[in-house]
Amino acid sequence: MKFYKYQGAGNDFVVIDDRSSAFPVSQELIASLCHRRFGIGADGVMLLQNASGYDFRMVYFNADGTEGTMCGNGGRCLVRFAHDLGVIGHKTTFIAIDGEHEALVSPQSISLKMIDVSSVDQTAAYDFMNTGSPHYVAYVENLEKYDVVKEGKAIRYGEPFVSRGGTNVNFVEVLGDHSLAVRTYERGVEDETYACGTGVTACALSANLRYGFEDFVDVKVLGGDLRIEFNRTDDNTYENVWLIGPAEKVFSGEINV
Ligand SMILES: N[C@@H](CCC[C@H](N)C(=O)O)C(=O)O
Repeated sequence: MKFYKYQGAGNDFVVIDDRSSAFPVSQELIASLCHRRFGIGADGVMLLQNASGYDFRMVYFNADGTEGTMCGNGGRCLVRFAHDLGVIGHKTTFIAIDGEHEALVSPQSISLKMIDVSSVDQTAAYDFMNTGSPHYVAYVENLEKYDVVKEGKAIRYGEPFVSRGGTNVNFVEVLGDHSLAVRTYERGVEDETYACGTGVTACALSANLRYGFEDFVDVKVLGGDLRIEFNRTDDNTYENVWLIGPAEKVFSGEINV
């Protein structure tokens, strides 16, 4: 079976054209494809499937083989894949685990419309919200030197999150007006990744609440640069939330299944 590898700001994925629904889904197979020593190596696997009423369906699995919730960078990569296959033109509407998404394709970037966010749990120490996946957002100093894996794991496996299915954990440093640096510990990868799209989206909305950044936020991640655009309504709902950044094919090959 043919596989492709795509990356978006360093968040990397094995991608399969599964319009025939022939991919033999199993946790062991997906985890072995994602293994960085014994497999292809990736933060997740995505299947592009047919979906009635939509251009395609996105099915996303984390690197540990579990089915994930929404993956923003994965969604952007799958849109690039659909465009490369000729399944879509420059605009698309597709369906994912968290509902319908629109996206726009350009040579340099893929813009993905994320779900509306109407509820943010705020404490003095952190913000927590669901941007398609659950995200904890905390502000730290000296992010470059921060122990993201140790601290992220403690939060992901600590209460109250562990008994609610866990969370992704984002650490943020404010770089300036409308500008953040973010590092993310990802649930399901159980490690720091180079970027997390639903994570930087949560950080941008949090920065609107805490720092008053309006309309857009630029985010530096380990694997590159992402932009989030949004509107906040009078009843404090975030809508027209767009995640924008590069997404490109890096390899293709054959897997034995
Ligand atoms: N690991 C996540 C979802 C994936 C997030 C992702 N990398 C992104 O870009 O949004 C989970 O299932 O919690």
